[in-house]
Amino acid sequence: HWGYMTTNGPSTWGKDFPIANGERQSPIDIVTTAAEYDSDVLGSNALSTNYTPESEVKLVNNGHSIMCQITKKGVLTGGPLGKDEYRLEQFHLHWGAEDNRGSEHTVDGKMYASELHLVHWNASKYSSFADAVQKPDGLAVLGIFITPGVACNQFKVISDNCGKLKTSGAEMTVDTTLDPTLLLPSNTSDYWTYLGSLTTPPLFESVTWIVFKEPVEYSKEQLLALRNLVDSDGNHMQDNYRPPAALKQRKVKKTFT
Ligand SMILES: O=C(Nc1cc(S(=O)(=O)[N+](=O)[O-])cc([N+](=O)[O-])c1O)Nc1c(F)c(F)c(F)c(F)c1F
Ligand SMILES: [Zn+2]
Repeated sequence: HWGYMTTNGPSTWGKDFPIANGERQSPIDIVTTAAEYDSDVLGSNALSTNYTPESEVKLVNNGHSIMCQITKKGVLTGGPLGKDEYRLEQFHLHWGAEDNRGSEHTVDGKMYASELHLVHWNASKYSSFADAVQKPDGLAVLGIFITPGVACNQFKVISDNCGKLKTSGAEMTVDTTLDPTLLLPSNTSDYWTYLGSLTTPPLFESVTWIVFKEPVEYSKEQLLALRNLVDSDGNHMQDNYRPPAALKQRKVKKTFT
């Protein structure tokens, strides 16, 4: 089964998933000086999130990350997504064994300690996540960089329960008033955006990526909670990030000068 160890990690994925060497793979290294400011596409209608606070969340250790399934109908639209409404399906994270690595996107080669992904599907054009997941305009993922600092209160419901999700396949439903909006950085106007893919197998090239410039802070304890999770092979779930893929014929756009 695919994973992040030497024997089944990113360098081996091309065997079972040839698209791993495709034309629009993710993540990428964001070269800030090469990103193009594009006012018309991005400036005209600002990116907007309209999430409804969850009353309960379903946390799943899916063997390669900790995933939080969303039940309410949160919507993302605007910016590179135009008028299409993308519905929040789930969020999960990628992280390292130490603070100096763990994010999937890098900024001028800099890696953050972790990266949070909010996965949305195009509900204006498709009938379900499964229907959208292989379409070129099917998904939109918000990427939020995480750096060690003060605790993120909104993330406590996840980090406080990681200890109970130690084994792969474990899941639990927790009553909470988690508001996904509060997982975003305060500045959601400044971001990079480009056309890419899922960063885990099946690596479908169906994602419009929106990566915020401003990182958010999680405490050392919250990062440690992630590192204590166990993957499907019984190892500590750490370094579950794919290294940057080739940019090929793509341009990265930015909303700030
Ligand atoms: O639902 C999925 N979401 C997802 C995406 C990423 S991602 O890193 O690729 N991403 O886009 O953020 C990371 C994780 N994760 O938990 O780490 C995820 O759970 N992936 C996914 C899948 F698991 C399948 F088996 C499948 F058949 C399919 F079509 C899928 F799209
Ligand atoms: Zn991800």
